Amino acid sequence: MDKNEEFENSIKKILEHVGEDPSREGLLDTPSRVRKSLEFLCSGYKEDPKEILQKALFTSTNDEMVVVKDIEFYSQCEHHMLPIIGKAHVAYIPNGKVVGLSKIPRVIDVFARRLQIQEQLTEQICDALNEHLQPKGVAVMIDARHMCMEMRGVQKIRSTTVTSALRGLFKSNKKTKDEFLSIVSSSLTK
Ligand SMILES: Nc1nc2c(ncn2[C@@H]2O[C@H](COP(=O)(O)OP(=O)(O)OP(=O)(O)O)[C@@H](O)[C@H]2O)c(=O)[nH]1
Ligand SMILES: [Zn+2]
Repeated sequence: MDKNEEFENSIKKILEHVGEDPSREGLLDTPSRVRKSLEFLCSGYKEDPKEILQKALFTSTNDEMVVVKDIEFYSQCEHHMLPIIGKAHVAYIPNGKVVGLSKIPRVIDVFARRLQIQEQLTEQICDALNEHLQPKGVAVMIDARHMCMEMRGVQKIRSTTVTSALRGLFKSNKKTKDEFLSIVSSSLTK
């Protein structure tokens, strides 16, 4: 049995466990669709943020805060494998180098397309930018909805969770941190 077949057989078993008949017409292709869908949603394990960031580093004398905000993402919680739907806001202060803007959402997706908890997702994005861009500071804020808290469990619909990670000047300098917070606060879910 090859890996895909093994994967799809596990999905068939899950269908049986939830009370379905995997041999009924509407479900015949479901194991293969679920496999491909999960492979996409978890494709971040095969990606390296260093490779993404190092492809697009440009020399710049600008040393003012760069903010990319309202970056939408989808992830899945590692406890229930249910969607986490949110927005990330990222800021950094260049230190001789800036990064291609599109690479920031790409790095977010590398970590979002893994099984996650929001706090770690926030840390991992922040640490990757800090390590490979070596800025004077970096800040990440994430505002997200957890379907495991809405569709099941405590069932608190539209509750949101806000997390942040701060490095360098964003941590040590209150003015820098406040500037970041004032720029992103208008984007937080009301
Ligand atoms: N800190 C954190 N917790 C999360 C995240 N996503 C889901 N959780 C929580 O993980 C916890 C898992 O708790 P358990 O008691 O083991 O699981 P459970 O019985 O399904 O919990 P309930 O959701 O309360 O029904 C729950 O409180 C979830 O709300 C996340 O990104 N960060
Ligand atoms: Zn969960």
